[in-house]
Amino acid sequence: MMEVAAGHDERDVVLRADSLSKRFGGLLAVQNVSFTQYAGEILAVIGPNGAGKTTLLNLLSGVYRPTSGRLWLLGRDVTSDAMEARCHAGLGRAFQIVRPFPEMTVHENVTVGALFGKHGTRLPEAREQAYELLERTGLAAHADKAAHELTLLQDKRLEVARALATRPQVLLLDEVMAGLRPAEAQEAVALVRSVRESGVSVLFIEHLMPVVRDLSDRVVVMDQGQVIASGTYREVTANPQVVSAYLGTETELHA
Ligand SMILES: Nc1ncnc2c1ncn2[C@@H]1O[C@H](COP(=O)(O)OP(=O)(O)OP(=O)(O)O)[C@@H](O)[C@H]1O
Repeated sequence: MMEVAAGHDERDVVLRADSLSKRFGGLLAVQNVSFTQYAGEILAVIGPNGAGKTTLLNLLSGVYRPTSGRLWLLGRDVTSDAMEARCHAGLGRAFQIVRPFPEMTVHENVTVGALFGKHGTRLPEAREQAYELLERTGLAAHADKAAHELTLLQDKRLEVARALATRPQVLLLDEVMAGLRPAEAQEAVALVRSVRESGVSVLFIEHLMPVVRDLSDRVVVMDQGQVIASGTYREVTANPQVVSAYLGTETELHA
């Protein structure tokens, strides 16, 4: 077992990656990545283009099996579990590419998430939960609209609502702020904070540094498949190795 950080208890660990690697042919897209996420934490994964962030998220959610390494979710080894099993075990994911069922209503889309997330949820119960989630995510007024009628920000809210409908303890967010205007991104930041306040730990990938600064408790920085730094936003953005990894990229490191 890996170490537990000062001030934390082993029982607080929600997600633990131990030396995860993923090889695509000759390329090690993710190489020996280890990190621990504690309950209630908002953890950001950042890094320049091609650093391996999306591949890591796909390893966490079960889209890919790792070439080597192990993953624990809430104390349980889920390394060889499929996506659906991880979802039932408490892992939810909202996708970068927003993919609701476009012809179904907003409410129906969230109901599907509620039915999928937990064995034995009956339709009336799922429908009720879906209404509650639409309230929480600010979509109640749009419940009966077809999903394709939503704006981009509303789509992102729907994606978060659908992921929450599976009742996760850890929520994975893949660049949910992409394409939002700054004011909208602030609204999305508030939504993610409220998700955490409801007791869900959040792990997110993000390119927008102001969002990382405002939202994260801790940041894991990847470059060329490896973790090169981790710590608070202030710590990692002052780290010379991180600064040099971002040099010459389009991302402004200091938000
Ligand atoms: N399915 C795949 N097959 C082969 N190579 C892949 C595959 N997926 C990703 N890669 C490669 O793995 C490396 C890491 O890619 P990944 O998309 O994980 O990085 P990223 O940090 O998410 O990048 P970005 O910020 O641009 O989305 C890249 O070199 C990419 O080309």
